[in-house]
Formats: sequence, structure tokens, C-alpha cells
Amino acid sequence: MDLNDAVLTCAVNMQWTNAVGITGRKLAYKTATLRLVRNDLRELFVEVTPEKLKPLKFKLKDLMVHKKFMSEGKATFNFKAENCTLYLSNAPPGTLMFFLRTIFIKMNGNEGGSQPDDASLQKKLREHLMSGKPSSFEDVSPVTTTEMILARKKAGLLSKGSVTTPSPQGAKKRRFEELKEEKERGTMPAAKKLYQSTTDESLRLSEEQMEVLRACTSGKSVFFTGSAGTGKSFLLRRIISALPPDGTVATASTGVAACLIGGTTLHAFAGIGGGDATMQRCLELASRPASAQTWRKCKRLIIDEISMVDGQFFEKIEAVARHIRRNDRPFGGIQLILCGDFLQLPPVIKGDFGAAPTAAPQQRFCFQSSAWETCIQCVYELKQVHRQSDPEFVKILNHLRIGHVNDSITTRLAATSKQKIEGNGILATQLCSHTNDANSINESKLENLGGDKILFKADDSDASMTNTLDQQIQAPSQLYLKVNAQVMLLKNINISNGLVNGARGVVVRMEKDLPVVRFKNNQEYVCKHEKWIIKTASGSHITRRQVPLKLAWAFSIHKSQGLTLDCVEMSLSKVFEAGQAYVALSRAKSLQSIRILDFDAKQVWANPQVLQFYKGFRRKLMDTTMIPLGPKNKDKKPADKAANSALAKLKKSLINKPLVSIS
Ligand SMILES: Nc1ncnc2c1ncn2[C@@H]1O[C@H](COP(=O)(O)OP(=O)(O)OP(=O)(O)O)[C@@H](O)[C@H]1O
Ligand SMILES: [Mg+2]
Repeated sequence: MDLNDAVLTCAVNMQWTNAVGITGRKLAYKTATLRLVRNDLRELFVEVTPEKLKPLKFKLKDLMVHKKFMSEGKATFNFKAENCTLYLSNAPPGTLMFFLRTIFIKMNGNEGGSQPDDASLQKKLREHLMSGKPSSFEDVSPVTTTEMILARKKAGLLSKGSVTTPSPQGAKKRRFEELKEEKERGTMPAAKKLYQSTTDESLRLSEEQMEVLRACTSGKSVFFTGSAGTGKSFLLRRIISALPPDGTVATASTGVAACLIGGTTLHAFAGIGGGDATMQRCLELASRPASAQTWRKCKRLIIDEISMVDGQFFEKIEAVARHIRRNDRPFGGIQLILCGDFLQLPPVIKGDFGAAPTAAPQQRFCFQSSAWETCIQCVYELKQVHRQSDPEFVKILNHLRIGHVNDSITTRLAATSKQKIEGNGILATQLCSHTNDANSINESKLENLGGDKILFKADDSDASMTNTLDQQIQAPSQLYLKVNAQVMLLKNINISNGLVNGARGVVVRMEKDLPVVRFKNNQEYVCKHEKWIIKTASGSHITRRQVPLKLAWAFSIHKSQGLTLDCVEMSLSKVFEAGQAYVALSRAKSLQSIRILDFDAKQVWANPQVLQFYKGFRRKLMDTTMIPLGPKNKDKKPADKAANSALAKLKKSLINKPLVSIS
């Protein structure tokens, strides 16, 4: 387990009722620490310590825990014997889940239950009284594997929507009610929910990821980077779940990336439109009541895919934050958690992703804005690649990332053009440089299939928000499918069976009006309607229900940033951005699941300003040799000979000495 799972800090309201159910004493604390402890008799207690006050203890007996809103950081503990209810709120959802899991395991992970039985309790009590020692409490020991296995076995004994001490009487009835409720809600039983394998919660953070998590939970403003697949977004999800929900705003530069971390787009949050207006106008826009309130409530701003946030936009929102919050500290005192890889896609300059770039403005990247240096306290680089396990492929990708291609890389990548990556009726997804190309491929392939088109219409909680949902959620509002359509899965359904976000499949038949998909690993899955939730800028939730599929004959490279994809084919002749070829190639898990039709070293280049930034990143305080860049060379490969040789030197230095963490 990653953090201390027997401790939780959150807001706590306590309420006692008398014997006839009338509410008596009430206490409310904005911050209190809950700790799982044992006394000398090995009985379990939850100790609640409000800030600067004495602790209160509640015996874990006849406990009901309601945790339907666990993912929002809320839970209710009902201590029946003590007639007291604790309402927990603003708990970091991940920490709350581990805390509840630890309670569950400690209460159930022992033969006969870990609470001592009455006879042994009486005996221990006698011994304790005879000894004359005062009562003492100690923290529970870390959860053992045996306790975990035993507790899992007992998961079926849980009562309706709760974690409770198992009692043989009524267990059957409770199980019946639980099943009935599951059926009605289409959800998993309470205890199983604590162990569900549809999310990546079971994966452990690496040591380098833990270090970043610790910096973020300690309140520091952090930028962390790393090559594609080093688990930046994965870590970001953990960071979000380790922070209190109140005041934590998760955003990303693109809708797809925002959806991967369960957040909203940075533009939707900021409330200044595209940020193209004058500074004065942006301040006016952000001062509108709804927008101003979200800025004032924000304590921690998280931004994924920071490489695609425009430098001028970043500078403007920094000024907006100071102005609205009437706070002169950088970003108005908001903690920033930024992550991304500047050697992947840069900010889109104008119009559609497919449009050709116009002349680059002065501050294209965030790191070029004056706000960057003042706002970031710690920087980290993740080095362990998780998406690919083949060291040869990882090495090739590391070279491509900095725009370095040698003959052996060219030969190896060109050789993929002939390999067969299809299987089980699943064709390769074509990654296109331009969005329009990808859309027309999907439309024409679907038209060309025989059979009837079936429309799957999304059910949105707020019909007026359909456009917002379209921008932020990959699941389309209208999805047309036919048997034999090539599709991609848009949710983690079952990680251990390979039914993960990005898995490629083909529709094999329709069953009760729902598509049945066969995946590359031969697994068949009858799609159910899944739910996506996005948080609007004002903090409310809007949802979309839709089958978790999207047509997958083709995607644009821009829409694929952040994804892990099975089985991809690409033609890179039309790439127009630094880092675009690297993004396309790094979506694949292995060299065996990729086909590059026309590989040419010219299609791969890194932005020299970014390379320079990364050099400075590594040697933050040391003086660096600037590469002379003419206005023409801002985003393209430097044509100038001197610049080229300086660039070659820079790449060499970056590849030979991996970047290090600086904090
Ligand atoms: N500690 C870990 N243990 C196991 N798997 C991990 C770990 N960290 C990340 N992964 C897996 O690695 C894959 C890539 O992770 P992720 O998408 O977060 O990378 P990324 O750095 O955000 O990549 P990109 O730059 O392309 O957005 C995912 O399948 C993720 O589940
Ligand atoms: Mg990512």
C-alpha cells in the first residue's frame, strides 16, 4: 500500500442520538484526523482527533459504513452501540478508500474475526485489571496478505451498502437485499467495490512516482515531466485521489486528456474563452460571478498535457488568478500541479488541429512565460517507461523524442512497414496527421460495410451541455455502428482480462440491441451503457451514458495524445509539428504492434527551444549555451549550419545523460 492506510484527514461532523432517536449533541470540525487503533485487549477503535483538541474514540462494533459517495470523498460511520454517527466529507477519495479497506480487512481478516470474542475478552479484561496498568492504545499493524485474503473471502457477508461486523443472523437476508440493490443500481457489492479491478488502483506507484506524490500532497507547486508512457497521467490520477476534493480542480489542455484524469478542460475552468482578448477584457470575463467563484474556491490547480497550453494563455490565467483572488503571490496563492512532456505536441496555434500552423508567437510554450519560473517550486522527471516493456523500442523512442534518428533506427522502423499486425478480424487503426482525414476514413469505411447502421444515442444528464460533453468525452453523442465495425474501447472494464481503455476490437454481432465486441486477445464483451462524469467549472457534475465504443479505423495523432493503443498503422508524410511523429509512435505498446508505411528521418524533429528548456531543466542553475534561433527557426528544424551543429551537441548531451530530478 502506498500511504499510511490507517490514517485519514478530513472534515467530520458528529451527531449523537438518544435512546428514542432524538438528536442530541452535535460537533463539527473542518479538519480532524481519523486513526485506526487497538487497545490492550486488541479491540479496534477509530480515534478522531480534531485539530488542536483531544481525541475521541469509537469502538468498531456494530458499525455501519455508508460509502456510496466514497469517490466524492464522503462516507458515514454509524456506531450503533454509541448512538453516534460520523459524517466524513472532503476526504481525499483514494485515502478514504484505503482507510475503509483497512477497517474492513482488520475487522474481517482473521479466522473468527479480528475482534476478540466475549470469552477471550473477559479473560483479557480480568488480566488487564489485575495488572493495574492504565489503558493504552496503539496504531494497528500494517495489513498482511493473509488478512487481506481472509477479508476478501468474507466479502460476501457484507450488509447493504456497508461494511459491518458479520453476524450469522440476518446475513442471508442482508445478502439478498444487497443483491437486489446491486441489480437495481447495476453496481457491485460494497466490499467488492473496495477491491474492484476495473481501475488501475491495484497497481503500485514506483518510487519516483511516490516522490512526486509526496511533494504534491505536501502543498508544493510541482511540474513533472517524462517521456511518453512514464505514467504521468496515471500518477496524476493518484495525486488527485490523494488530495481533498474541496478546492482541487483537475484540468487538461485537451478534452481527451481531461477525460483520462476525470477532469475538465483548462479553458472551461479559466472562464476567459480562448484567452485571445486583451488582458483587461480577460479580467472582466473572469470576474463574472460564476467564474470568479470558481477561481476563489480553487486551492490546487492540476493541469495535464501542459505542453499544449499556450504560453500567453498561461500568463493570462496567472494574472487572472492574482486579480480575482486579491492575492499577489504567484497564481494568487494556488498550488499548481503541472505535468506533460514538452517534446510531445505543442500548443495548437489557430483553428482546427488539421489547419496548418501560422507564424509562431513569441511565447508559444508555458515555460517561456515569465509566470513559469515564479510559480514552480519543484520539478521532477519520471524515467521509468511503463507503456512499453521492450528495451529496444524504448531506446528508439527516446531517440525520436529528441529528434534524433540514425540509420539503424530508420532501418528498424522502416522494416515494420511489411509486418502483419492484424489478427482476429481486427484491422490496424490508421493514425492521421489531420483530423479531417481521420473522420472521413471512419465514415467511408462504415458506409462501405454491408448491413444496417444502428444508432446508439448518448443519454446526457443535461441536454444543453451536449457540446461540452462532446468536447471532453471520447464517447460520441451519436454513435453509428454495424456488425464488423472496427472499434476502440473507451473505458477500463476489466483490467485483468485486457478490457482496457484503448483496447481494439471488432463488433461481431448485436445482442438485445447492444453491440458484442471481440477484442484482439479473443475476449468477447457485451457492451453495457457506461457512465462518464465531468465536473463543470462551477463544480457541478454532468454525466453521459453511452456504450463505451468509438469507431477506430482511424484517429488523428492529436486526438491520440495521452492514449495507449493496440495495433496502429501510420503514414507520417504529412506530419506538420515537432513531436508529432514521436507522439504517434509512442502510442504503441511494442514494435510488433505497429506498422509505419513510409518512415523517413525527416518526419521526426524536436523543437529546439524545448530541447534548450530541457537542458536548462537538467542543469537548472548552470549557464547554458543558447542555440541561435532566427525567426524562421522557431518551430522548424534549424537550417543554419552552426545551429545544426549546436543542436546535435545538445541532443547528444540529452541522450547520454538522462535528465535528473531537481527539487
Ligand atoms: N507504477 C506503474 N505500474 C504499472 N503500470 C503503470 C505504472 N505507471 C503507469 N503505468 C501504466 O503505463 C501506461 C502509460 O501510463 P500513462 O498513460 O499515465 O503515461 P503518460 O506518461 O501519461 O504518457 P503520455 O505522455 O503518452 O500521456 C498505462 O497503461 C499505465 O497504467
Ligand atoms: Mg498522459
